[in-house]
Amino acid sequence: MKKHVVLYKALSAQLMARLQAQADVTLIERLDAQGLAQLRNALPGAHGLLGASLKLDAALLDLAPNLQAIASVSVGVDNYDIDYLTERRILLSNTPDVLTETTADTGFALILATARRVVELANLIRAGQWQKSIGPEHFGSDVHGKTLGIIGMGRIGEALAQRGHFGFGMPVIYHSHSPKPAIEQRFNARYCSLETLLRQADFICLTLPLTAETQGLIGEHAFAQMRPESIFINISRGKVVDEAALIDALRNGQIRAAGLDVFEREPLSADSPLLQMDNVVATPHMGSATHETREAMARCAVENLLAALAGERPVNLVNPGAWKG
Ligand SMILES: NC(=O)C1=CN([C@@H]2O[C@H](COP(=O)(O)OP(=O)(O)OC[C@H]3O[C@@H](n4cnc5c(N)ncnc54)[C@H](O)[C@@H]3O)[C@@H](O)[C@H]2O)C=CC1
Ligand SMILES: O=C(O)C(=O)CO
Repeated sequence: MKKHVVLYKALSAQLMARLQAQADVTLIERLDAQGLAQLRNALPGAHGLLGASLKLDAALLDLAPNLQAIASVSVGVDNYDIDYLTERRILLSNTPDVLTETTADTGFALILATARRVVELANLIRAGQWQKSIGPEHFGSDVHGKTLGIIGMGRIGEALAQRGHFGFGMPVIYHSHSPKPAIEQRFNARYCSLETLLRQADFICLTLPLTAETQGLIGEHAFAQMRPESIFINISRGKVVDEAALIDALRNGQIRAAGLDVFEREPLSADSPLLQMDNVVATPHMGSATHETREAMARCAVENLLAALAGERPVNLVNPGAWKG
């Protein structure tokens, strides 16, 4: 008998066909109130779940007594209670690697856009203010040769370091759980404490996961250590940052600008002060959002899910403790 899979993210026709060849599929197109009600109804019969951007807490998953596997279409797994899943032996998989380069591209897009004031100046000429936009008060700051600071030297951090070092001649400093000699050799990077990085980097980039340890890591104390020329970039998770402290730092001129792809609460409210500031470039959590990468992520998730439902260990298993072998 085919297993029952609940999708809460649409797939390309090709991937849908691949999944439907192996499983009965229920597709929930939108996670609005109606979609959530559909999900609740489908959970009791579900053996597998595939999707992203939904907090799957115990209250919801208790509705799914037959659940064997969840394939998250993301590398970040902060939406899941891993201890709960492991206890229930539900295999959780994610989609690392396939999105690394695209997300690092997004990081660099934010670095360039903030430093060179791309959005602000583009908006001025749209408003017919070309003459106003070309004066020294609208000059930006250089990116090449400036110090790139990376907090969380994992896959995406490394891809950012590569761009900074080879593409822009930037000295790279980083803070992570531990030094990474291979990275230091490849990119001439220097490991340092968080405090040193905050004080010395011109661009302070967050590429950390959201965990109990990183939640609120960058708050008032951290912003106080940055310099008025510092530019802050967040492509990890909004909750790693105390957003009220970030807003204060921008308002008080403690830092020059911020490029933000992620926010404490998503979607970001249209009346957020961040959207009123010329020195903020805000994007809608689109770090991995290219056609190519989203398809690769979905393919990876489908293969992980099919493997798990076939009794095989998924390549990108997040909670090995749930694997019976
Ligand atoms: N904006 C977007 O659309 C995207 C955001 N992300 C976010 O980026 C995160 C990182 O992704 P990857 O680079 O693939 O993960 P990764 O696991 O390869 O890298 C994370 C690095 O952070 C380090 N780290 C973790 N906690 C730390 C701490 N407390 N102090 C110092 N270092 C710490 C780890 O040791 C690791 O080296 C994801 O977890 C996700 O939240 C990922 C993809 C797209
Ligand atoms: O993969 C992730 O963790 C994202 O944030 C979206 O690509």
